[in-house]
Amino acid sequence: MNKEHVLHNVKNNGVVAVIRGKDMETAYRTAISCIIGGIKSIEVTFTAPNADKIISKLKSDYPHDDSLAIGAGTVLEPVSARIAIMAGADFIVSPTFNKDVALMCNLYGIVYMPGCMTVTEIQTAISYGSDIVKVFPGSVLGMNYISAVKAPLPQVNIMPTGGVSLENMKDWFAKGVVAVGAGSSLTAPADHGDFDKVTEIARKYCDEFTEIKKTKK
Ligand SMILES: O=C(O)C(=O)C[C@H](O)[C@H](O)COP(=O)(O)O
Repeated sequence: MNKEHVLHNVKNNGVVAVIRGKDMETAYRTAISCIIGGIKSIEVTFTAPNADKIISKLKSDYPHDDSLAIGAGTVLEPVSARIAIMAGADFIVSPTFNKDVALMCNLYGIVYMPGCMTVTEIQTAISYGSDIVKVFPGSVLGMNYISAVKAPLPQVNIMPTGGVSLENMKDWFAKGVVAVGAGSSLTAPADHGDFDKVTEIARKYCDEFTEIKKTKK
């Protein structure tokens, strides 16, 4: 899937599910539960054991679904980025910005969404070709941070992550973000094996994003 298509999918899907999981099986089942619930952007974090294998498996489970975007999260350095790209990752996410990861992603034409906390970091990320900047931790920076940054940098595409919930998702979009990253508010029931609940919450996230899209029109 080319970079433009991945970017389109991430924006069109609205919600990126951040998948951790204590073991490979839990992380994989959590990802599948989100997909069944309709969430089509999946970030498998590199804190999950065998994250690259989970990415490959998800890619081979859905070979013909070109609305899915399967990426890697918590990619801190270029070795992990290359491993994720070789596993088939459509995008790379990180809690930090790393210029070598940016260069690796540029080399292979992969979307890089680095975590940025300051306006200087955001400027650096854009300069290194990041098409979407992950504002992290969203809960610490707050929603007003988005509109404040977009005043001098209206061209920046922002995806807040950290503290996003079903309840506050529409407020983030009202501030002009292009997508949100949702972790614990979506996947916490998987920690005690309740994957059906993850699917139920995923459906609610998708319904909420459908409503948000209607109000944007
Ligand atoms: O490491 C990464 O790449 C991340 O995405 C960082 C965090 O895991 C998310 O910010 C999840 O935060 P919550 O939604 O508050 O659970």
